[in-house]
Amino acid sequence: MAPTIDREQTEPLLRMENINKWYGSVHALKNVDFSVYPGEIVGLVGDNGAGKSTLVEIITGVHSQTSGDVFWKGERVDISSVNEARKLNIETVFQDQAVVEDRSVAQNLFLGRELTTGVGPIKVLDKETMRTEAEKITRELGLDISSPDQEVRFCSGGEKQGVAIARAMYFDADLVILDEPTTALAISGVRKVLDFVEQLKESGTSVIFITHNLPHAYRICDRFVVFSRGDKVGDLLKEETNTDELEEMQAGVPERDTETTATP
Ligand SMILES: Nc1ncnc2c1ncn2[C@@H]1O[C@H](COP(=O)(O)OP(=O)(O)OP(=O)(O)O)[C@@H](O)[C@H]1O
Repeated sequence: MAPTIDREQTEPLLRMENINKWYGSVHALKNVDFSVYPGEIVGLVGDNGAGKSTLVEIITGVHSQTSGDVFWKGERVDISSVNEARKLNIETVFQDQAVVEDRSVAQNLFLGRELTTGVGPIKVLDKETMRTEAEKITRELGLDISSPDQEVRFCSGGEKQGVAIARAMYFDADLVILDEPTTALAISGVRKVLDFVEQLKESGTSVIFITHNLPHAYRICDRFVVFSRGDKVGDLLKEETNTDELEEMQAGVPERDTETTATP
């Protein structure tokens, strides 16, 4: 079991302060504070249009915030491009673009970061090492793949997400953002993906898990950050909440009405 995170004493891996994002006249994020601590899985939940993707697009350098500050390991950063986010060791696994279907598992794992061998300026792809490494990491993760040469299109939906998660693990990402990884999956695929995410956490990686599926999120997340129409309306540890409360919050019901709960 992973150790409990002391959020009072620990510097967050990612800290975002007072973030505002305007798209023309749309105020997509309103004075949002958001943090991710080392080794935790944060569920980012909220209804359609709540601002989840916008927040993640700021973290991954797709868009810039209109105002507010982003800190990475305590240092103020300007994540102005997708490359900049990669340099910080932030990886995103999109539900529909996680893998390239007609490439092998090994090719997918090293896509854009192929290993090479050779002396001096003449370099060739080191296919053998990539195969061996692919075999090792998929075995470690428990991916049911017959060979690293298997084309990814023959993998199940859950295994495809697994390949993308294995890639993030191999390259030692500090933060992995999973965008709706369980939507479109059958029950066994969901179970596998949730297991893979837990292994990612076990390996010390922090995870942001974006989903509309609260029961899936509740199974693995340590903390939930709830958005409603651009506002952060909740930031709760798992042990402080349940799926019913999260559901109400994301629908716009105010967080913990103390007067109501005090009434007999
Ligand atoms: N590129 C854009 N240009 C203009 N408006 C945008 C853009 N991206 C998002 N928005 C608007 O910003 C608001 C927040 O959208 P966002 O996509 O961040 O929400 P979301 O919580 O990810 O929703 P979903 O779950 O449907 O993906 C919405 O009103 C949306 O229409």
